[in-house]
Amino acid sequence: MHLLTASNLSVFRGERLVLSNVSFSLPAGGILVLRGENGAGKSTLLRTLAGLTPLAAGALKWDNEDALNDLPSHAKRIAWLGHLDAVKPALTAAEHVPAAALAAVGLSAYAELPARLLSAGQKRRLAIARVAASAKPLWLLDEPTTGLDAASVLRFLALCETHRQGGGMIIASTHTPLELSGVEVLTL
Ligand SMILES: Nc1ncnc2c1ncn2[C@@H]1O[C@H](COP(=O)(O)OP(=O)(O)OP(=O)(O)O)[C@@H](O)[C@H]1O
Repeated sequence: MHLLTASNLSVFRGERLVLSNVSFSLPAGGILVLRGENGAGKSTLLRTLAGLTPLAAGALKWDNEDALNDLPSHAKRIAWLGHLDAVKPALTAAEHVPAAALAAVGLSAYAELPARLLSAGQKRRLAIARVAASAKPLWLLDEPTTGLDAASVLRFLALCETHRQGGGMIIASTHTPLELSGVEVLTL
C-alpha cells in the first residue's frame, strides 16, 4: 500500500513564488481535490508532483523515500491528464486503449474513428480512458471534467472509484465538486 507525502512545498513560476508551504498526505485509495481561484497554483502543484516543475523547497516522498530524485522511476507511477488531451490525432480511438477502456468512457461506437475527428469532450473521454487503462497508481488530473457531458462525468467518477478500490490514488484540480465519498480538499 503506497503513501504520498508532501511537506512544505514551495514552487516558483518565473520570478513569482506561486506555492509556499503546501503539505498533504495521500494514502492508497485516497483522493485529493485541489481547489482555488484562477492562478492559485493548482496546475503548478500538479506539474510539480509529476516532476515537471522543480521544487524550490520542501520534500515529496513516495513510501517515505524522496520521490523526485529518480524522475524516470517517478514517471512510471504517474498517469497524467492535462489541459491538452494526450491523444494521437492519426490513431483511431481503438488504437489508443483496449476495448473495455473505450466502453468505460462510452466511446465504443467511435472505435474506428481517428482521434482528430473526435469532439472536444470525446477527446477528453479518450484521454481519461488512457489514464484508466494505464495501471499507474497515481493519477494527476488537471480539471478532468471540463467539457464532459453529465453521463461522461458519471462514467469518470465510476472509473475513479474503481481505481481507488484497487488502492490507486488521485489528485485532481477542479472548479466543480466531484461527487465522490471521502474526498480530501486542499485549497490553494
Ligand atoms: N511558465 C510560467 N511562467 C511564469 N508564470 C507562470 C507560468 N506558468 C504559470 N505561471 C503563473 O503561475 C500562477 C499559477 O498558475 P496555475 O496555472 O498553476 O494556476 P491554476 O490554479 O491552475 O489556475 P486555473 O484555475 O486558471 O487553471 C499564475 O499566476 C500564472 O500566471
